[in-house]
Amino acid sequence: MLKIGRYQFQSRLFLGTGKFSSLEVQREAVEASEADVLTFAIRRLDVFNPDQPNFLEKLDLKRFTLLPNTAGATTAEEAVRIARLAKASNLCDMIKVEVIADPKTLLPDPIATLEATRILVEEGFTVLPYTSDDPVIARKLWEAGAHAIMPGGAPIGSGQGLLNPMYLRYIIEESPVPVIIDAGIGSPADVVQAMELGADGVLLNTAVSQADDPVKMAEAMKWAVKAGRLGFEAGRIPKRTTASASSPQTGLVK
Ligand SMILES: CC(=O)[C@@H](O)[C@H](O)COP(=O)(O)O
Repeated sequence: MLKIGRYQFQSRLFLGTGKFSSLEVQREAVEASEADVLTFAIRRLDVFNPDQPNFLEKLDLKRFTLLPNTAGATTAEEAVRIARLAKASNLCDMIKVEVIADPKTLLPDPIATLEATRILVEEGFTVLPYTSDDPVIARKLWEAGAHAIMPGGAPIGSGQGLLNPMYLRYIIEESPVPVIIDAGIGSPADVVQAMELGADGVLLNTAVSQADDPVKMAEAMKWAVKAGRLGFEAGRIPKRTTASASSPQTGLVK
């Protein structure tokens, strides 16, 4: 069971809802993923007119916890304003803070992210900031009261996997709040790696929505999260530089 603030989730897979070829494919992929948490950009919804056609309309939203995100914000003020809008429309008090600093890398602005996190924690939101893989800024975010930390594996949409597993491990080992690896995941193998590092969950979008078969990939990601988590809990063997026979060497018939 994954706990973030006052929320509890069975699934450790958080799924983004954008970039699907059709709303039907999106619905089937969401089903196949068995994700509990769906994220979406507030700016893409007319939040005060839920009856208007929108890109979540095929989903039975009552079955999921919605994690609105502040995508599109480039300053702390904008992120805070978008988060307040989400709360005012009764979507959810949980917010993924995303303040993008640079259009080429889509890397987050660490200072603005920290500022927005402080304000939103103070206002009673459950705050999940998207951050880089820098352990120092990750620490500042949980010190500021973030309820989970979401370091990127690689730039959003790049499918590069985990570019800096060592830094991600530092973040995971030190953080007193859940760590969800968010962005840059390309394949189930990347998910397994993240979960085996000890991540509490992963958030991904492009790897599923742009796969040749998004529904199959969503299911593969579901199993990858489970396999990686089980492997982490089971504890892997240490790597050796020498061979070690699998059969016991004692009691052999001569
Ligand atoms: C949907 C969302 O929140 C993205 O901003 C997120 O970071 C996912 O990134 P990928 O598309 O690389 O999985």
